[in-house]
Amino acid sequence: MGGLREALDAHVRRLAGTPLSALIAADPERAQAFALRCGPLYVNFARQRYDRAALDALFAIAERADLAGALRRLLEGDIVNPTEARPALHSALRGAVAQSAFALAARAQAVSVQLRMRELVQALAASPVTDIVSIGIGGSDLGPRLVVDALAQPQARFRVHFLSNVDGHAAQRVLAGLDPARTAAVMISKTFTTQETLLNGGIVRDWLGDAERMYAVTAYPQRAEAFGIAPERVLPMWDWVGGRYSLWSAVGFPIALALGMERFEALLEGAAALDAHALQAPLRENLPVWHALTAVWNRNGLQAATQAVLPYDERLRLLPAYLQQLVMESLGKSVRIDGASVAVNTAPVWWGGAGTDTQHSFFQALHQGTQVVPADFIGVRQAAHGFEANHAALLANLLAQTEALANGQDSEDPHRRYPGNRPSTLLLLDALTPQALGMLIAFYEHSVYLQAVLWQINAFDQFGVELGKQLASRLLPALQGQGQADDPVTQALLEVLRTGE
Ligand SMILES: O=P(O)(O)OC[C@H]1O[C@](O)(CO)[C@@H](O)[C@@H]1O
Repeated sequence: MGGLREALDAHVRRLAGTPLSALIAADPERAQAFALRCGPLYVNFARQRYDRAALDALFAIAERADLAGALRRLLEGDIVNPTEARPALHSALRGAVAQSAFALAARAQAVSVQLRMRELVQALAASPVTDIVSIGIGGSDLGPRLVVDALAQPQARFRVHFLSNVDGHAAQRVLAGLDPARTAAVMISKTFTTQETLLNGGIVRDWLGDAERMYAVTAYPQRAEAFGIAPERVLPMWDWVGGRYSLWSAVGFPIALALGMERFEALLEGAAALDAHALQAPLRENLPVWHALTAVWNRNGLQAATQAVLPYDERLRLLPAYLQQLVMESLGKSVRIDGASVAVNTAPVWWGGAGTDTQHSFFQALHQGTQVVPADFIGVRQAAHGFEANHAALLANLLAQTEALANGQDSEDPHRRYPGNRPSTLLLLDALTPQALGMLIAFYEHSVYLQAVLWQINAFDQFGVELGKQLASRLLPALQGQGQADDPVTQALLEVLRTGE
């Protein structure tokens, strides 16, 4: 967007000498005025380093970039992925929020696959199978892994295990302790060409003895059938679903197995409610819009190179890994849609981990390090356990950290001084239900898309991951003793790997 940096710079300069604590003191209504709610999701931006005038400038940028129109185009199925000439209709997997013919047709396809998923879940539930191995990587793994880890109950009908890494130790660990007679496997791969998934699928097929209890989810059913998986056990997906936006499709089959179909549908409902909010709420009351503008303020105004995500809930410990792919595969671009180089920095490095563990590892750097790291803190008001003292302690720590980062504390001893002025957003869920988790994930999806719109980049391609894959397949024969590497350093390293010298 033309002039993005200029529009922010005037406010960054104006606010340079005003710490966050002073911004808050000067605006007594701020804690309420900078907060929004959508159903079970409450988000408070009061501890970001902007004031109302800077926010006005940010919302003017949102108007100029037509973020409302961009959301409508996304949800209606316009070609928002022009480098691959595709829409990105993940919203159609969870509801019929947009009424365009394309979105409604996509919705009909999604509903018919959900019916097939339900039947397959029921058939498996009536079988002796107790364990499921879900084989996939990236977008075909991280979403289901997050949701299952967050919401699966110990008494669930199936135990679901995830196998992603091509490192054979991963397969060794996952299969150890499982009984092939009581295990089924699901290969999830949009392309069904992904090296890791094909190799791991082969290991599991051999371990099971045949492909009789193997299922597949893919946009290329014929490839799964060539692998030996019968058509009645292959669930389709479509090129209008991006891998990292796909947990709502049949990619969520492991979720439906772990949680039951009803709770999978509740996850979809929560996401659909956020879709409706994104589409209908005015910009100033629109959660993903506000979050995306904050991200741009921190990246292009404050020049923050990284962004932390800190769930204060053990069940959300995999959220940082999930968001790393969502954000950095979507926004890690330096070329705009029109082919020109971007004029401003795009995605910061996203990283994080679950509190309170992380307080005892990297929080020192957040409080006193030289880099300002904006953070999203995520809490859940009601716990699903009876250990009340623990939950109170967890929430007290969550509040304490956001306050300490914002306000700091002075000291005559420079070693004991906390500079403060470190921005954070607080996200609170009423309870970690499937609906609330669906809403939280959809909130981040839309924020990421809107950041891409503001930066004029494509959120839905990922050509950057291809070169390494191509080189790896060229080097594989050389590693196995056939041929040589073209690059002299790689050739020398191949020798070290082959001979140890
Ligand atoms: O589902 P597939 O085709 O196996 O791809 C897996 C992942 O690989 C990538 O293409 C690159 O890491 C991701 O975008 C995708 O989620």
